[in-house]
Amino acid sequence: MARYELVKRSVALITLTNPPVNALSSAVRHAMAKSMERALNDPKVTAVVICGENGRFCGGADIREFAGPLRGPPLVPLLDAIEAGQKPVVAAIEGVALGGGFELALVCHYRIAHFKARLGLPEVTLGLLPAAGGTQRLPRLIGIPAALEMITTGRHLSAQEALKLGILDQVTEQNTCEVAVEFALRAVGKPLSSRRVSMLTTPCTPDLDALLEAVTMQVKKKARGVMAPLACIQAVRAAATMPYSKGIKRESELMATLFNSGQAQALQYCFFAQRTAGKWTLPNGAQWNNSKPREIRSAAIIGLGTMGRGIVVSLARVGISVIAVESEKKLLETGKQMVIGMLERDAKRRGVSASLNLLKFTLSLQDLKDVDLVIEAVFEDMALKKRVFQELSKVCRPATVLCTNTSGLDVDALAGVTDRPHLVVGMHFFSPAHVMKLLEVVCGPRSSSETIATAMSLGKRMGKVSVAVGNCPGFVGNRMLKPYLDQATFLLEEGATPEQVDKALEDFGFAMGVFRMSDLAGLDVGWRIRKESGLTGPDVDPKNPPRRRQGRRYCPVPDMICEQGRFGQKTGRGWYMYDKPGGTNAKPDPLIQNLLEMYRSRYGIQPRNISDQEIIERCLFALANEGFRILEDGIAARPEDIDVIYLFGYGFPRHRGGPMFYASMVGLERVLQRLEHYHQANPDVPHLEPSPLFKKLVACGSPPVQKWREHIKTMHSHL
Ligand SMILES: CCCCCC/C=C/CC(=O)SCCNC(=O)CCNC(=O)[C@H](O)C(C)(C)COP(=O)(O)OP(=O)(O)OC[C@H]1O[C@@H](n2cnc3c(N)ncnc32)[C@H](O)[C@@H]1OP(=O)(O)O
Repeated sequence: MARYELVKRSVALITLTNPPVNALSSAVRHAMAKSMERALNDPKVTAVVICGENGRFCGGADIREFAGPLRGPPLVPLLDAIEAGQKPVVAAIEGVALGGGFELALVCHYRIAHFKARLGLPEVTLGLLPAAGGTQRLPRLIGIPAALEMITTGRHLSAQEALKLGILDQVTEQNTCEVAVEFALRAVGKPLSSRRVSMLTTPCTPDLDALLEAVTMQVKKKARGVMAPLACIQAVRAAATMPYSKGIKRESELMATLFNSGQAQALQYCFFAQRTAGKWTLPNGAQWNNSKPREIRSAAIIGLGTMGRGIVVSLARVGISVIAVESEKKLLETGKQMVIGMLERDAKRRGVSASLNLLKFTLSLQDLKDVDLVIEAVFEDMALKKRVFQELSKVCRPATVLCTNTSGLDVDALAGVTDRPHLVVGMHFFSPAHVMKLLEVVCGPRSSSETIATAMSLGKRMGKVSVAVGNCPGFVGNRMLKPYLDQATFLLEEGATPEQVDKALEDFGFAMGVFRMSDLAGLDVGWRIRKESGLTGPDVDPKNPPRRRQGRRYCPVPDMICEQGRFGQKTGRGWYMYDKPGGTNAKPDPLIQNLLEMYRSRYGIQPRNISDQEIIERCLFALANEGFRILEDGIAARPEDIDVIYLFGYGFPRHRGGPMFYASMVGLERVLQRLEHYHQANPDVPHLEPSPLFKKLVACGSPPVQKWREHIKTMHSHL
């Protein structure tokens, strides 16, 4: 857990050995304490260097330990003892120094880092604050404004930036430990008092209150209802206004309130869920660590609409040659100009040169015969997509992987028209594809494990959070959207307004309420899908009772809005009104209020006052209930996958953990009761009927979300 060596006869080299990130587990803390004691007591030792094994200094506290009672030596006294020691201690930072790892570096008397190292205090992203003295030492070292920015955002700094800020004493391109040992030898005998950061005076900040107020407003706007950044600000204020001994107590009090909060639990769950989601597994035993992906050097994108353009950019910026195909010259030229502009802006932002030489634009599918992989991103029309896949079958070499970017159509039906169904897979990007992190990899029943591995690995290479899902209408994300949207529109019928529903969801933490989000996405998309499914349009049997379709409750208000040409932001009118087509500033529209009033009176609906609690329960419990059905149907392998999809694709607030984690935090029994209550009131809304898996979990005593998988195992899987 920590290796102790004597080097150059007088330097104690202490190496943290806890792969993969040398987290400060209780065993590491124990070993560190022993090693430091040995170094400080050994008269041969004149200086100490602390480093981490395998090129990683330290990834911070062991987050897994936060779930149980804290064991082993506490970190704060250990760090205080290092700082107070009479021998110079040098941190040799390679890879990462994060959280508690960064705080460890702060108590060392000198800090030397490799030029590729990254440093930061990401505790805020886990619902915590840096509670091993970080909020008190960092402001003393670099001043309040810079410390506040680092602590409230959790941003990782490059070694160069850390050097400029005065966090590091030296950055090296050589062997960091060797440089640190030489540095330590030179430091022997020099006074240490000015090197003890806790003893420094925090640099005076003019207009401290105004600065803190401005940052408070900023974090409240960015992360509504999130506690940790506000606690961070209070802790940093203590560094500015209190002596270290009092500030450290304040830090600890604030940490205690955060530590056991639901928000910290949710954010830590998200950290691990995101990592679990990449570990796909199929019932036949194929999984992420035993399936080799194909190497992808070249790819083709068919269709240069919004999605296609974003996908081209995502591929080209990671060094993949891309052939982009359109059906008409004008569309090709427009798409080309857009892609070039996007790539140039992206490269400028990242300070690199745009990889335009990787791009080729063509009108002919014949140009695709040698590519490794194709992603079809044409209009969402099954007949058109089938034609494209048939053509690709003829043109591409037999080993080319064929992917579809459909957002919900049957991937297996597309595989069926090709000569290589095992090489067909869905790659469902989210718009804008070069920005959004989520990628649903849709595994058809005939997709081979190599094909799935290739799509998952390509997603990772593009910086996406990739989740393997099964093949059903809408897959995971869009399938769950239906009950969520239905509940929102039913609430309008019953008396709510779009603004009220959106406000309740935004107060819950969503970046955008359901109606603002629909306006952004475009209302015509759903309208077309409803027409195709026979829910609206001329094919609907006029004998259908009003507000019922296919034997279920149906709200036609979204169709009425589309019939008026209100397709959302792009037409300047939707659930809200905007200054102009393409405008983003949503204002309540009196015409929508009138429409709702007339609608209710036409159907004799007495509007009632609807509470925010009812809005949240109906929208989010219906969402989670569909999540249970998805688990039951084997469309997602585990609740973490569903949560990751909602966090990265649908703006679900991270501090709530995702719909499945949220349901478990509310308490499955309570959610079940509420769903039963709402289903009784709406027996013609099947989405409100609790799923059998949900009931089973409650009957088993509502196990924590990480254990649900044990109850799903026996069920059929579509993965
Ligand atoms: C009252 C209490 C007082 C406490 C006082 C001290 C408090 C200290 C607070 C902290 O230090 S909180 C932790 C702060 N650190 C972080 O947030 C860093 C988290 N890790 C990362 O950002 C990344 O993992 C990385 C270090 C940048 C490495 O990224 P990379 O992409 O290379 O690998 P990953 O896939 O992310 O991780 C590999 C593997 O390691 C696990 N892991 C990473 N960090 C930790 C950690 N701090 N604790 C436990 N486990 C960690 C990760 O889950 C992966 O595991 P897997 O099983 O292989 O999926």
